[in-house]
Amino acid sequence: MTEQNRASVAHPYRSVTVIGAGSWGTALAAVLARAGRSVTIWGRNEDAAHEINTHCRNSKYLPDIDLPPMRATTDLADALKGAEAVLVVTPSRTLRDMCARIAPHVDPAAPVALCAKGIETGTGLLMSEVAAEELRGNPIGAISGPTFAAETAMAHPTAATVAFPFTYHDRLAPHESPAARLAVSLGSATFRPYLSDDLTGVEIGGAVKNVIAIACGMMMGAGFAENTRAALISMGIEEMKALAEALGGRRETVTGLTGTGDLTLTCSSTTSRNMSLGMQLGQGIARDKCFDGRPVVVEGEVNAVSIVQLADRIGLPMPICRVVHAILHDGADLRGTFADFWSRPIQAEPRAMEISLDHPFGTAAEPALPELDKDIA
Ligand SMILES: NC(=O)C1=CN([C@@H]2O[C@H](COP(=O)(O)OP(=O)(O)OC[C@H]3O[C@@H](n4cnc5c(N)ncnc54)[C@H](OP(=O)(O)O)[C@@H]3O)[C@@H](O)[C@H]2O)C=CC1
Ligand SMILES: O=C(CO)COP(=O)(O)O
Repeated sequence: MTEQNRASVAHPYRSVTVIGAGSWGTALAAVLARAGRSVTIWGRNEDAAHEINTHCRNSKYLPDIDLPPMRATTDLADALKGAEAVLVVTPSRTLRDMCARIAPHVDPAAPVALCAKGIETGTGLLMSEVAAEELRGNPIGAISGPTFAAETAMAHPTAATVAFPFTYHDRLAPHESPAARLAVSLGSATFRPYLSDDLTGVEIGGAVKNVIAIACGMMMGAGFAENTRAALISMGIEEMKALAEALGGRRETVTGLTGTGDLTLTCSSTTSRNMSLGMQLGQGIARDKCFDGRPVVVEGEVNAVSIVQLADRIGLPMPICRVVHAILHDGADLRGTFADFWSRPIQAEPRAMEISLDHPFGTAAEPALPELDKDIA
C-alpha cells in the first residue's frame, strides 16, 4: 500500500443513532450494526422498542426479518447521548419537528444525515434547508438511493449515495469528511456507499422520483404497459434534472443512483408505496380504500404539492408532477388528464433545442388514449 493510499483510510463513527424505527430507519440501523457500529435506534413506540431489544425483530415494519443486535429506546436524550453521527429517518412532513426535538441533545459537531425523501410544503425548502434552520450548526447531509427497506434489511446487495456539501470537505482532508466517515460506517460486503458533494442534486432526485412513480403507477393501473413506463421514466429524469439545475444542483447527479437509479426501482415494482398508490388509483380504487384503508407513508402524494409550489415559484413546467397534483389534489379525471398530457405540443429531445409544435391529433374526435380491456392488457 502506498503512503497516499494509507492516508485516505477513513475512520468509521463508533456510535451512530438512528431517529425513526419505521421500515427504513430499522433497515439502516441493521446496515450499520452489520458493519460493526454500535447502533441506537429511537422510535416513539414502547412495544416496538421492546421487541427490537428482546427479539431482534420489528414485526410491524419488517415482518419475518431477523435484525442484528442494536439498542432501541423511546427516550430521545438517552438515544443521542454520545452519538458521533445521527441519521434522521422519519417521514418528510415530520422532519422540522424531529430536528427541533433532537437539537438540544445532539452534539453540534456530529454530522446529521437526512434519509427522508421530500420537500417541505409551504416553504418549498429541501430537507437539508429545514434541518439547518432547526439544528445548531451540525454538518448536514443525506443518504439516498434505490433502496427498498426490506431488501436492504435482508442484506440484498444495495448501493446508496452519502452526500454532504463541499463546505464540510473543505476544511478537512477528504478521508476525514462526514461523507467519507459515514460511508465507511455503513459499508459492508452487501451495502455499497458512494460519495457525493451535490446535496441539492441528491435531494431533488429522491423527492421528485416518488411523484413520477405515482404517475407511472396510475398509467400501469389504467392498463398501459412497458412503453409507457419507459417514456415516463425518461421524461421524469428530465423533470428532475431541470429542477436540480434550477436550484444549483448538477444535472449529472440525477443520472446516478439517487435519480435515475431510484426512479427506475420505484417505477418497477409495487413494493414501492408510491407506485402502488398510483396503480390502485389507476384501477379506479378510491383513495380512502387504497392499501385496504390502512395509513401508509406515500411521500409523492404530499410532495406533489410542495414540488408544484416550488416549480411555480421558479417557473418550471414539470408536467408529470402537475398531472399527479391535478389528479390527487384538484380532483382532475385520471384518464382525461393523461390524455391531455400525452398530446401536448411536440418538443425536442434534449430540451436544448427550442421548438414546440402543435400536436396533430389535438382536434381528433377519438379519445387520445384508448380504453383497454384490463384482462388482456
Ligand atoms: N421504506 C423504504 O424503502 C425507504 C424509505 N425512505 C424514506 O424514509 C422516510 C421514512 O419512511 P419509512 O421508514 O419507509 O416509513 P414507515 O412508515 O415505515 O415508518 C415511519 C416511521 O416514522 C415514525 N413517525 C411517523 N410520524 C412521526 C412523528 N410525527 N414523529 C416521530 N416519528 C414519527 C413512525 O412511527 P410509528 O410507527 O409510531 O407511527 C415510524 O417509525 C420516508 O421519507 C421515505 O421516503 C427512503 C428509502 C427507502
Ligand atoms: O424510496 C424508496 C426506495 O428507494 C421507497 O419507495 P416507496 O416510498 O415508494 O416505497
